[in-house]
Amino acid sequence: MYDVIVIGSGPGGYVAAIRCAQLGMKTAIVEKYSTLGGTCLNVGCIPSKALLDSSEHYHNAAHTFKTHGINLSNLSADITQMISRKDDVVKQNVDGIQFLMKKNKIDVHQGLGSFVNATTVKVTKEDGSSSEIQGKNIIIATGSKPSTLPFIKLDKDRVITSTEALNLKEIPKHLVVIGGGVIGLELGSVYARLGAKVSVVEFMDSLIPTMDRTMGKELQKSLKKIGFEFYLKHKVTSVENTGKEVTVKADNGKGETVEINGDYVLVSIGRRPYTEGLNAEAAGVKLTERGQIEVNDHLQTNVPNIYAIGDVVKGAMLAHKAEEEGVFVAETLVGQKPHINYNLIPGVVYTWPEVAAVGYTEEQLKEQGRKYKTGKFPFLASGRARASMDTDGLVKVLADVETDEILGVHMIGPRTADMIAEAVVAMEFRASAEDVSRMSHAHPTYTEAFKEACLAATDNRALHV
Ligand SMILES: Cc1cc2nc3c(=O)[nH]c(=O)nc-3n(C[C@H](O)[C@H](O)[C@H](O)COP(=O)(O)OP(=O)(O)OC[C@H]3O[C@@H](n4cnc5c(N)ncnc54)[C@H](O)[C@@H]3O)c2cc1C
Ligand SMILES: NC(=O)c1ccc[n+]([C@@H]2O[C@H](COP(=O)([O-])OP(=O)(O)OC[C@H]3O[C@@H](n4cnc5c(N)ncnc54)[C@H](O)[C@@H]3O)[C@@H](O)[C@H]2O)c1
Repeated sequence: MYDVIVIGSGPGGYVAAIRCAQLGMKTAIVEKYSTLGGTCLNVGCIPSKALLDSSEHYHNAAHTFKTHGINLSNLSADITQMISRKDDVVKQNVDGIQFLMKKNKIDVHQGLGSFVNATTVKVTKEDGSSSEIQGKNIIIATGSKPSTLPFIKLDKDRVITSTEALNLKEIPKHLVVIGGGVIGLELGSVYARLGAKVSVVEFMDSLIPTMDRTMGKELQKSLKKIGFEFYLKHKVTSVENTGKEVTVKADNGKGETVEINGDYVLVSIGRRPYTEGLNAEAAGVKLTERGQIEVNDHLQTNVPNIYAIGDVVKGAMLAHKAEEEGVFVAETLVGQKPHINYNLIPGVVYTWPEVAAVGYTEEQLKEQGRKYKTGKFPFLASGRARASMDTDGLVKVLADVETDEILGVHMIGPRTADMIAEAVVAMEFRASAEDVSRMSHAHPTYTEAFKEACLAATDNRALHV
């Protein structure tokens, strides 16, 4: 009998297993695929960032090296090599998880995990053979899969999801992207940088519409420069694979149908929780109307010894959110009192410029009727950004009018994915904009833009604009 069985080895599941083992619990993890690491390591965060890095190098070589005084001839992009390097990066990462399981003495059971009852999990291998394991506690971490629309047939050939977009054998001539969210813009960027025309059809009136609206507007301007075209407020009505081409039709909101022809269509309209084959009903575990595992504030399901974490429960579908939840459940199981501040989980879009945010958006503050002040600092005024020719974007700080407490930080610009961590720390310690603006930031760094935006929010005291 295990103390804990974790079902699913993504960032939620494997981190939960490690923390359980660290806390002295006898732990097993069940994963249906032959490699550990889930969506994030195999077909998500890691491979997408590997291709983003390769395509960024190519784009810089093609467009900015000359200005730096570096001349190249016969530059070409070898997509096969890029994909192969990406596969190597994935392998290093998934092997790393296997090592961590061994190091922490976690038993890995490869096969589909399905409930027999609230303490028994059946593990079925691909060849049909199965075994049963028992656990006092079970953590469901089965993640998510791409969503689609009822009239779209994902043929995985020309009508594809992120998984296929990470494994293309050629650079598309014209990639049509349905959904201007994180996946569409990140993977669209990969191929736009490699020379593809990329058309994004987005249902809302802004890109990355759940983020602060300033971010979507700025990102749209930057992505246009690298060959993106946008069809905002367009509702896709049909997608047809005609063999060598794909035709996407969309309603432009004015009663007209727009037709876009490309060679691939990436469907990136969100992801859905994944519980197929889990047989949750056998344990009596309730699902929500949206197919998520229903959990309380302790991430506990309606069955007291069964917990659920990550993409399969409510909240942002982010690897680091899943990880925090994995640690939270492990610590809860040994009687600790962990805490997650969901408002301070940062969100990042790895386009160039990168977008990164934490806390409330301006739209949310308006909706709450909260009185706030705004401080902005453009990267155009940053010496560091000028040196690297990365002057697109800005940092926007929202602070409480009376207390000066930082309520939201929204950044678009170079390396903001890394810069946002400072804002998270500041907000976890409930810093005021003035607190940050009185701290020394190394010069020249991109981080000075955050300090300057805080100065601007404090009393309109930015020094370099
Ligand atoms: C293209 C792409 C890029 C992304 N980039 C980022 C990023 O940069 N940053 C970020 O924070 N997030 C990113 N994400 C989101 C991130 O991948 C997810 O939020 C994260 O993987 C969720 O972790 P999880 O542990 O909940 O589930 P998952 O990672 O989905 O893992 C679930 C695991 O459970 C297994 N499983 C499911 N059912 C069973 C069963 N019955 N038995 C056994 N095993 C089972 C699955 O095979 C899978 O391995 C990206 C996603 C995609 C698709
Ligand atoms: N950098 C990261 O952290 C990262 C990267 C990739 C994925 N992810 C996670 O994976 C999840 C899925 O990503 P995603 O990009 O598929 O989802 P998303 O929710 O980020 O974006 C989906 C977009 O599609 C639009 N949309 C929805 N229905 C539509 C329709 N019928 N026609 C046109 N547009 C439509 C939405 O308005 C939205 O802008 C996200 O929750 C995200 O958090 C994170």
